[in-house]
Amino acid sequence: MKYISSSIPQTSDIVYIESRNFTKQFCLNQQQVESIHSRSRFCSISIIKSKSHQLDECLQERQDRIRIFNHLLTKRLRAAPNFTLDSFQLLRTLGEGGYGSVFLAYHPNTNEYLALKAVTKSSLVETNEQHIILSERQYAFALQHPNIVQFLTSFKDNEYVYLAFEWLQGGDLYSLMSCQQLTELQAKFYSGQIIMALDYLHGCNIAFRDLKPENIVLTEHGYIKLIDLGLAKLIRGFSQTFCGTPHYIAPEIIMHRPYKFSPDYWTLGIIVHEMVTGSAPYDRTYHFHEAQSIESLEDSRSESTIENDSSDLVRTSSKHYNMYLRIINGCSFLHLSGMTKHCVSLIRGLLQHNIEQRLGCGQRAMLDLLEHAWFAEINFWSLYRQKYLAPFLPARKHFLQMPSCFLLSINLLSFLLLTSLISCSSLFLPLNALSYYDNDRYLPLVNDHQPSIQFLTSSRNLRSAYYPRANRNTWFRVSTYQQFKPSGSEETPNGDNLMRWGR
Ligand SMILES: Nc1ncnc2c1ncn2[C@@H]1O[C@H](COP(=O)(O)OP(=O)(O)OP(=O)(O)O)[C@@H](O)[C@H]1O
Repeated sequence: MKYISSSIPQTSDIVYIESRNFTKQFCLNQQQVESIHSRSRFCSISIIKSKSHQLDECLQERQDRIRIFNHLLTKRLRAAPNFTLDSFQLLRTLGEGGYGSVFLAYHPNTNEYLALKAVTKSSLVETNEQHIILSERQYAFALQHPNIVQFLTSFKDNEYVYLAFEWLQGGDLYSLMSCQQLTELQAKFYSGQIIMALDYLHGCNIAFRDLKPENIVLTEHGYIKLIDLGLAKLIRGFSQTFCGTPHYIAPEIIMHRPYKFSPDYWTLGIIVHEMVTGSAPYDRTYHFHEAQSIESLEDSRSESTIENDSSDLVRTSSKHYNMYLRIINGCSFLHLSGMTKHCVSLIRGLLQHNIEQRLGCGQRAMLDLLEHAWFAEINFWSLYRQKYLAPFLPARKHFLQMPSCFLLSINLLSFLLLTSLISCSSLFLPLNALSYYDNDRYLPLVNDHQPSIQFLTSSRNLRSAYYPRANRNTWFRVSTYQQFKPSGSEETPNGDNLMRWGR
């Protein structure tokens, strides 16, 4: 497969800019404390209807989404007839997976970028796994949730089946965690979204079964979405399929016990541990030391997903059995020092071998998680509606490293623009405009083809334009408040500060 070269940077060019104001949003007041109990109804269908208007809305929305899923699931999904690979320019590889490659593609007719997953038909036929792509396509089409990647279309040719998804620009959680140890509050922000996505999936009777940091990708606004529904399964009764990614597989799968949604919670426990401590609750490199080449140690990303039906189970489990046992036993001797007691309790609760005792798997299902004291500060409805400022904003390193002649020309341009903006703005400058300034949203991700002037939505009512100064170290920001009325300008901290958060 050919793809054209582009100036679009690789995922490794993404830097994460920490928001200074993230923590301030979560100061717990009395009203919030009181609402902790009631708001968790968001995730329970059986619970008595809330009197609160907001909670009614939450419940309603959840039910509507599940209803839409059930409706779309029964619809026969046809391949888009107008699309071929020639309709797109393939710009670069976004990632490689066990079942194919994912490309960043540009669609000139609509001027849109998307993530194009190309799966080789022959590899699926060889392994008798055609159902994987079919179910991924059908589920991706039917699932619609702010924390799950949006499916756009699918088509095929003689060699490949293509699935087109929205392009998530912020890199995956693995990349973020590799360059940044998260605070508990930041981890709650991400875990809360994972929980809401799981709640929705489980409400649709779908077990995700392949949760891992590589399948959790940041949006340009710093929120997250789950990708890769390749192993997702509609559970009617129980499943006994051996599947998942080594290091994240739950004990019940390894022990070949029937399961429903419980493996997703086990994996959540491992991910929360990784977020707050920076490492897995066991030695991730163990099996590489013992069984495989040393080079493997250089990249500790998860191995690709595996799926085996029962006939392969014995072979697979005997090959990996010892490793899995070590992992699971490792989870029994957690080193949880340095965490708050609530965080320890959440991780212990999720990493329970016994499914009945595992958080999220009891009678109260997801409620046990949402009401957990660790999430006391989080208003799940605000998180769902993406009202919080995200803890990290993905940005592009290359923009800070533009040649100075380019920056100089931008600077001249920006000077002219600024002069005109500011001169006409003084008459109607809103008094509260400055309060919107301190939102930390420097360097958002922008149109990759034209990185000249950065003009982006920054918050609900505000748009900000960022102009690099010729000395490369400072930025000038012009903000427009509502309907693009110019509202003022200010100088951001210098470039060193911005770079500090990079890798
Ligand atoms: N919508 C997207 N936006 C941005 N990057 C994406 C997107 N979808 C996938 N990727 C990148 O491509 C990689 C592989 O994608 P995906 O996990 O869907 O493939 P897979 O073949 O199912 O992989 P695996 O074998 O690990 O399950 C991801 O880890 C991610 O980095």
